[in-house]
Amino acid sequence: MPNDTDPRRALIADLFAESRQANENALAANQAGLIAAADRILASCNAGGHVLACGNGGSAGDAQHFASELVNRFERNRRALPAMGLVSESSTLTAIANDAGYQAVFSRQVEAFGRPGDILMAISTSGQSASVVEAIRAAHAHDMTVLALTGRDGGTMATRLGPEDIELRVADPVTARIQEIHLLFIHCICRLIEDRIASED
Ligand SMILES: O=C(CO)[C@@H](O)[C@H](O)[C@H](O)[C@H](O)COP(=O)(O)O
Ligand SMILES: [Zn+2]
Repeated sequence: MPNDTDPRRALIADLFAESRQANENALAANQAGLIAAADRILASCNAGGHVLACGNGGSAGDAQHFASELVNRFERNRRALPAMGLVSESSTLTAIANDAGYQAVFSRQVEAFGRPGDILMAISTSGQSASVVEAIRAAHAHDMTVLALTGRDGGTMATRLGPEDIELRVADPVTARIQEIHLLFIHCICRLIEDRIASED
């Protein structure tokens, strides 16, 4: 067992402190956006729309995580909501990357599945991933709304959003801290959606 003087304890305490700070900073900047995001997703689903979610690396995990919580459940039993991650169909992903280039892996699927009124959840900590930026372009071409989870200064993604889109940004320079808050965003949205469904039933 590490003893009380193990210097790694200080590192761990620093990481926790950084995460708390990022968490605090993100609250005021995103409270209204989180409510708008939950309302928009529910309105889209109630009108027959779907949520498509994408991102790379840790953000691919977030995309799947969010889709599973909408389709199945977060904290309450309620009707299923139609959502899918665009990150896990390996034959589709590898074929698109192989034939058209990696930047097309999500946009091609948006072209295949996206319909007017659907929502693209586009997740990137840098806001710079070309595959996610391309997915936003494809979503707009299909009259979809974009819910962008970004970090730092929002990157290229922030410059590609339209007036109807929603950006939830963690203005922190560290990828891991941004990811930690993105997951909190996702859980807040799920909670807001489930509370609204429960209050309307
Ligand atoms: O999870 C991590 C780092 O915590 C990595 O896998 C990270 O997600 C990858 O480097 C991604 O490719 C970063 O992409 P992005 O967030 O800048 O769009
Ligand atoms: Zn990670």
